[in-house]
Amino acid sequence: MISIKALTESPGLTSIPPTYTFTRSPVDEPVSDDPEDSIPIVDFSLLTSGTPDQQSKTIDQLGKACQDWGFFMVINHGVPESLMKAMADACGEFFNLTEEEKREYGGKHVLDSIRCGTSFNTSVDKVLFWRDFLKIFVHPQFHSPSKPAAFREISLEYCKRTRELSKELLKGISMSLGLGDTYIENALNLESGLQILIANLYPPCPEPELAMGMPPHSDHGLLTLLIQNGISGLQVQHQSKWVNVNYIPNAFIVNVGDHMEIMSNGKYKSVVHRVFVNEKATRISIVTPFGPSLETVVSPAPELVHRETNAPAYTGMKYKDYLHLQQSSQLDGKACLDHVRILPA
Ligand SMILES: O=C(O)CCC(=O)C(=O)O
Ligand SMILES: [Fe+2]
Repeated sequence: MISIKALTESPGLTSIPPTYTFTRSPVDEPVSDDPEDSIPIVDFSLLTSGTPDQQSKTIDQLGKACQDWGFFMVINHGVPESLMKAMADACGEFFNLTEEEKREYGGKHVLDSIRCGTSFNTSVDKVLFWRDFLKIFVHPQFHSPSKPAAFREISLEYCKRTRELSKELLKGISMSLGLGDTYIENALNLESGLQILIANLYPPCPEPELAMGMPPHSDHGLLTLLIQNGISGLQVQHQSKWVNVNYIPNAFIVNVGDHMEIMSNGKYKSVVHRVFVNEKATRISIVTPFGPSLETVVSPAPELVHRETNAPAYTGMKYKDYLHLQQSSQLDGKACLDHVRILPA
């Protein structure tokens, strides 16, 4: 399957091939034009080094952001800007390798530790997405492609720093649910939790209104951290509208995934998001989902379930089985959660 990068570099491409052409749904939600509609901002430094009062306010803010939006931006997070930039550059360089060099990582199995490809899963995608990707499992075992030369060192440091950040955020989120700060860490075995590093490449598209970078979907893990190269394109579903994510330079965009929804018994819901492409600039995003260990069977925290007032809304499933199901199916909103949802009697 030709990469979207190779396709866009073919001379004289002025329209998109039919295999990439989306028919917009007539019932698609409108895009919000209200400037007040923007995802909340959380100051990380107040969570870890604020006064007790600032810390507890930030925990409340985190809880509110998870409940109302499922998406928030994290500033003052302590991850060096130079490292974020180096990571984005290294991903750009990976995509600039020859098609032959990248083929070495064209893993067939959805749970291969390094896998590069185009669209999402070309064996099931009905229409192809205007996206190439590199997906690497970086925890509990660290993997890296051997090219470009600096990729291993940069990604090792980037993954370590984002892991520390997500661990602190998960402590705050755990407390916002009225659980102990290490509840999520212990219950979901985060010491051997899965961390993935995904680089997404969205080259310029001659007919952006007909193509889709990524279709509406939710993420499978607990929490996903995202940075981008300054080019916008991400939209989040909020109160029946699509909201453009106006990115603050050097902030992390964080979102709640399906396993947070399951663990919190639906209090913090995963949120549907999608990616648009544009005519002029190449967009790169680097996405790091954090999840339970692959062998953990995740079900709602018993502390959050009450037999009469808040019955369990999801059955337990091993994270590995969920991940396999999600990665081998078409991306379709929150359809994967239906496999574990318990419908009210
Ligand atoms: O490129 C983006 O902004 C989002 C990508 C995404 O949603 C994903 O990789 O799951
Ligand atoms: Fe996503």
